[in-house]
Formats: sequence, structure tokens, C-alpha cells
Amino acid sequence: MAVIMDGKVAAQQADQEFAMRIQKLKQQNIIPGLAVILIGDDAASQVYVRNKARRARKIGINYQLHRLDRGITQEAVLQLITQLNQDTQVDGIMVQMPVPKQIDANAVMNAILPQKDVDGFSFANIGRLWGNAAGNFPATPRGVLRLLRDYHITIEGQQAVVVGRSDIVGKPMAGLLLKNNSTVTIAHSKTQNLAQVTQQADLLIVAIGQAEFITADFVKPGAAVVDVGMNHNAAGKLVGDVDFKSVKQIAGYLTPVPGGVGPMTITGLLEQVIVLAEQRATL
Ligand SMILES: Nc1nc2c(c(=O)[nH]1)N[C@@H](CN(C=O)c1ccc(C(=O)N[C@@H](CCC(=O)O)C(=O)O)cc1)CN2
Repeated sequence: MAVIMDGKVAAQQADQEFAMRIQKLKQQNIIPGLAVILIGDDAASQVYVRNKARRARKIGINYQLHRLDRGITQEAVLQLITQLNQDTQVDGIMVQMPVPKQIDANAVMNAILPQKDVDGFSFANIGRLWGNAAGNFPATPRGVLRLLRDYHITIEGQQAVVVGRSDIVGKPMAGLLLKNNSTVTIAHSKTQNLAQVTQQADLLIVAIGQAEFITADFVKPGAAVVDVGMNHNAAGKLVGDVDFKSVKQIAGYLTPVPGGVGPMTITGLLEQVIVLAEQRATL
């Protein structure tokens, strides 16, 4: 029976560590600043942004939310980003995804100064990840790595399979695992014999957006399985991409949904903001 990797507990522990790091920064008169831009009224995004605000404020981050109307023009969003780029009290800027159709997500993400791009979604930071340079990297993969480490799961030298190739999760997850010396395979919707591929994985990271798709027969006995999915099943219940009930019987470690990767995504974001503020303190 798998050990359940509790993202809520790991996130609480991380917040304690972050609060101490921020106390140190405050002694140098530095308060980490995070600006979040939320465009429109997507219900899930509002929940995520609220959770970020609560945790950020609790640990002492100066959090500002810029709520923009669903019909706002791209030009107005870019203007706000320019303002925030120039604000010396703002260490990190992020635009909550998804954005409405009239907004070009790539243009917006690349307008953020690479050093303030806390999401690590700009082409500059993507290049830094794959160029093996220091940079800002996306929150979910950062949070996943931290959770694996918290549970003392070996990453180096392990066979890692990432199912999903999104820009937000799949690709950066693969990049960070490679940076940490895993042997990485990316599988996706066109991968043939998917179960044969996933059965090789010591670390199986699933981000495909299909409710309870990965069942026990996709999993190597003893593997660490990380479920990044968030879907509503036919009964309206929030479930992951992994069939928790069957996979729990065979995996060595498994994340639940909710309470697994979700809270660690916010941890990944907050940590990146603090790192940027710590860098500001050395200037
Ligand atoms: N600019 C970004 N947009 C989005 C990102 C991102 O990293 N950057 N990731 C996701 C949303 N997200 C953070 O922004 C996020 C998703 C889920 C959770 C979370 O805590 N989930 C809970 C369940 C919440 C619920 O009940 O619905 C859990 O899994 O326990 C936090 C953050 C897309 N957009």
C-alpha cells in the first residue's frame, strides 16, 4: 500500500521555513513583493488566487492583486506589466492562466522582465531551464520536486516518465527532472503503448487532464506517482488523472487530489518570490 504524500502538510512546513527567511530579509529592510494579475472571472482561478493571497500574506509577502475586467485589451495589460516591471518593491509578477481569448498569453508572459517572471513562463526562462542556467522555473514542477524530496524519494539516476507535454507542467517538469539527473521520458496523447512506457517509471508524473485515466496496470510496483490532474468526475467530485483507489494498492508513494500537488504549486511560487527577494538583498 502506497505512502500518501501529503501536500498540505508539506506546504505548511514550507511556509514555516519561508516565514523565517522573510524575517531575515525584513531585518535588511527587504519585503518580498508579489503582484498577481487576474483577468476575467474564471471561478477556479479566483479560488487559486485567493489561496495564494492568504498564504503569501501569512508568511509576510507583500501581495498585490490586480483584478482586470474580462474584456480588457491586451494593450492595457501590457501597460500594467510595464508599470510593475519598473516598481522596485515588486520582486515577482505573474498572470493567472487561463486568460481570455483576446489576450495573447505568450506576448503577456514575455512582457514581464525575465528576472521578475516568477512563473518562469517567458521564453528567456524556458531557455535558461533547458540551457542549464540559473533562472526562474514554474511553480508546479518546483513544488513536485520539493514534495519528492520531503519524502526522501531519490530523483538522481531514476527513470522518470512525465505524462503530458503542456508548457505549464509537462515540459518544465521534464526539464527540472533532467536538471536533477533523472533519465526522463515525456509521453503524451500520441504515445503508443502508453502503459508499456509508464510501467518503466520509478517516478511517474501525470498531467494529462483526464479524470482517473492512469490505473494500476500503468504503474510499476513501488513507483512514486505524482498526480497533477484536477478534473471533476461524473459525480462532480474533484479527482486527479490517476485512479487513486487502484494505484494506491501498487505504488510506493502517491499524491492525493485534492491535497497533493495543488498546495505545493503555491509553495513553488512563494519560494520563487523569496529567492528573488533574497537576490535583491544582495544587490
Ligand atoms: N500563471 C499561472 N497560472 C496557473 C498556474 C500557474 O502555476 N501559474 N497553475 C494552475 C493553477 N494554480 C496556480 O496558479 C493552482 C491550482 C490548484 C491549486 C490547489 O491548491 N488546488 C487544491 C484544490 C483546490 C480546489 O478545491 O479546487 C488541491 O489540489 O488541493 C493551487 C494553485 C493553472 N494556472
